[in-house]
Amino acid sequence: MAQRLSRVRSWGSRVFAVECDVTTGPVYFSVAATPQGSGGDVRPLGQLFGHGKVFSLHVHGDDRVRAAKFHGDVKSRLSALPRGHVMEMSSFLPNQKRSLVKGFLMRVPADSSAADDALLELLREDAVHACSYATSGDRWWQQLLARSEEGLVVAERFCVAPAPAPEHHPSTLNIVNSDVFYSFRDAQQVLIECSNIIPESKAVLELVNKPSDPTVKGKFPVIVIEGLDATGKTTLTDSLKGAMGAVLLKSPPQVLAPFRQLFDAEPPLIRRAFYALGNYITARQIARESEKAPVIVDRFWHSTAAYAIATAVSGKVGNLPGLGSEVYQWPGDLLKPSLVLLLSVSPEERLRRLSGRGLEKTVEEAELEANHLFRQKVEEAYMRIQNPACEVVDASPSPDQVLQQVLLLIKSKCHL
Ligand SMILES: Nc1ncnc2c1ncn2[C@@H]1O[C@H](COP(=O)(O)OP(=O)(O)O)[C@@H](O)[C@H]1O
Ligand SMILES: Nc1ccn([C@H]2C[C@H](O)[C@@H](COP(=O)(O)OP(=O)(O)O)O2)c(=O)n1
Repeated sequence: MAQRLSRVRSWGSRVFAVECDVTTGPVYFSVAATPQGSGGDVRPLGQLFGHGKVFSLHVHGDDRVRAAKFHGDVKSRLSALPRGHVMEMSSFLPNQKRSLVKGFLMRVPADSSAADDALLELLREDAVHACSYATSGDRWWQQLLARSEEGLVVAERFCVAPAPAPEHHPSTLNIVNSDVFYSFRDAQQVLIECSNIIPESKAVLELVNKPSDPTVKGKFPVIVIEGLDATGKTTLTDSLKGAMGAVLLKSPPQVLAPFRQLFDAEPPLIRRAFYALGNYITARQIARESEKAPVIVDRFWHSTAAYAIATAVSGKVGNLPGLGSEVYQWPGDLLKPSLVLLLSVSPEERLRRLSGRGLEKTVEEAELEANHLFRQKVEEAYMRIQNPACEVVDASPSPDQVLQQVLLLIKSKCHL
């Protein structure tokens, strides 16, 4: 108990954000450090908390791999509760990097006992912080819960007050080294930490562990083709290969194909580290092949970063880190291509091509289709990545017209 309470002290200066409706943006509230609190206009919180019982849960922990896995586990357990409504909720120190702790806000009917039982069970884990919310007078209180022989008890309570939106959206605070990795070592470290719980990590590490100096490309140009699924990357890269006598590579590389499905099902920390490492394997292949011929690459670091950032940042495009943010910087130890082209088509044309192809989509691509906001965020993140930045290519004309347009662009940019 003493340990739990000592951890709570920092809770008092935190701001919480609840993503109740991604189109209107989160509701922010702070919990005051003093038991008296400052009150304030709590009507929006009344609307948020007002019906039934409300709980919040956050997963802390020094072991980031375990915390990431447990976060997913908590979500599925809460989602399974009858008559419950679960929303994303984050706790953070405004504009302070790495201060984000992800969690959930759960509302259940007042007569539900299943939620109490689930909380009691979850509180067996030291990493879980659970709170309930109660009103007295014109104040709302956040009540830190603990286990006792009688069941759930309130260990401490803090006054809740509305807080202004911070300058940086909370979901941007932990991107570096949790969603996007800026060096081989940082991505490798995640898979090392996973080795005990995901044995396949060892096989992946062995594939990337070979000594190499992959930052230097050969004398021939290296052209990366990027874009959302079904924008025509495969079609274009195939024809570029023929037209330029080029070698065609892709990221993730073929050697990682047997592991991809498994890592796709893991939490973002693990999944993104896997894709990041894939780029270093492809970089090694690029370095070797570009000594002999031009190289065309189907997806590379722009994809890794753009999808990761778009997934990490909830809500609207405006929540993305601003242009020039460190999150858009190319990793210092990763080979830089000569040219990166971003294929762009209208959402309607892309949907036509997707349905025409009729292939099974990755979960993320299915989500793209359903989620217009997500697609916009991926495209915007693609365009904010710097050094090298990508050149946007209108990929709506016929395949041959796109090819001719791209050949001209390559000729002028790569001085061929
Ligand atoms: N320029 C184009 N015009 C019309 N259809 C295209 C064009 N380029 C590709 N397609 C078609 O769109 C679908 C998706 O193309 P594909 O090259 O597989 O995209 P990606 O590799 O980006 O997922 C395919 O059915 C392909 O034949
Ligand atoms: N270099 C890469 C390539 C793909 N990814 C991730 C980003 C998305 O989650 C998926 C998209 O890949 P997918 O295979 O669906 O795309 P294509 O079908 O090749 O167009 O993979 C990545 O992170 N880094």
